[in-house]
Amino acid sequence: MLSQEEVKELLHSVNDPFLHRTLEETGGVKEVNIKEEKKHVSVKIGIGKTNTAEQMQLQQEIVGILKKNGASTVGLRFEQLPDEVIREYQPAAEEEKEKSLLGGGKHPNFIAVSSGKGGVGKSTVTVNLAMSLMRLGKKVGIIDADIYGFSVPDMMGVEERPAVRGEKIIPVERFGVKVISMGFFVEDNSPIIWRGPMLGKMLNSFFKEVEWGDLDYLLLDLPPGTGDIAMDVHEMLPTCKEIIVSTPHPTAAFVAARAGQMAIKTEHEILGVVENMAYFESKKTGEKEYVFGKGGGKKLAEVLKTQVLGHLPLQQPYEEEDEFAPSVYQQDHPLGKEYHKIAAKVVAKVEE
Ligand SMILES: Nc1ncnc2c1ncn2[C@@H]1O[C@H](COP(=O)(O)OP(=O)(O)OP(=O)(O)O)[C@@H](O)[C@H]1O
Repeated sequence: MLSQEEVKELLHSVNDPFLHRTLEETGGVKEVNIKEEKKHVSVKIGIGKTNTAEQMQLQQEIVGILKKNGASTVGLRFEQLPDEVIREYQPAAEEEKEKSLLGGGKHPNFIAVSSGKGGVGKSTVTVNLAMSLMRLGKKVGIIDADIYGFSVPDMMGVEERPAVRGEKIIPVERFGVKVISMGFFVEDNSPIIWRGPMLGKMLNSFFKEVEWGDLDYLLLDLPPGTGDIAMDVHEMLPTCKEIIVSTPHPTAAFVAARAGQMAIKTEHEILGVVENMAYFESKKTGEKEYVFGKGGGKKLAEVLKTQVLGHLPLQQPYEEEDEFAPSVYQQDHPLGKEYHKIAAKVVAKVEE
């Protein structure tokens, strides 16, 4: 029959599924008790996160090992490891998880742009923030994952489809920013209900099968709201940071707060709030009119314990034609300047 020491020895090489360290390293083998006559082994195991599917798998693995080595019955209890142990190993574990998603290589800063509801300018902000980051010398990619409307290609004037080289998809490049949109791969008329369950899988292949090259920033235009999709992203990209877009109306801010609470719950850092359609500036008098109310962004930032990154004015419909797509603001355009400030704040926060 197994001795206490032998049981410990056997379990020491088992991996904690969250911390990606052996139970020996984490000190996860907490207690071992043996009842010789009944060949019963009971163990208490500490892991990074309890009550998950991974715990179930680990349970089977441990029972299997102990039975193979002579135990007739196994009693198994799990507990969460102390916070300081989790804190020590978790950041590295998260990075490893994301690295494996992107197949090694340098790993970009992920920023999810989200909003409580549709139509507040989330895609507009994503595209222009990407452009401003690029102008700051960063290598930038966008994943357009808003299944309710893939607006990024249109906003950037992308007409071509991505090329495929060998096993890899090559993102479309526009104004120096790499773009992949769910819309490239979905039939125009396929119902949203069908797109929903596909999203997780699609996102996964966007990371694994797209040749992003070396990126500094990968922005994700997420569907509005706090649904499963946002949850998927949070699970898949634990280091992903978040920007919340809202309008200045206090009710809109309230809705957006729920999207933000989700980020807080999953321990994602919120970089800040962008208040869009904040005011209308009269060209004649320069006077500002607060068409959609005032103060929503500030209130939202307070609730989410973060800062307001910028206030973007309401724009009149596009007038002049030039090399840029209608929703992409040039560097010297007043909105281009505002986005530049927002991008600079983002870089400062992310790379501090
Ligand atoms: N500051 C602004 N002034 C005027 N129009 C704007 C402004 N910001 C965005 N819009 C317009 O509002 C519409 C919705 O913007 P956008 O698609 O960026 O929002 P969204 O939140 O991503 O919406 P959806 O979730 O529906 O994709 C677009 O037609 C866009 O051009």
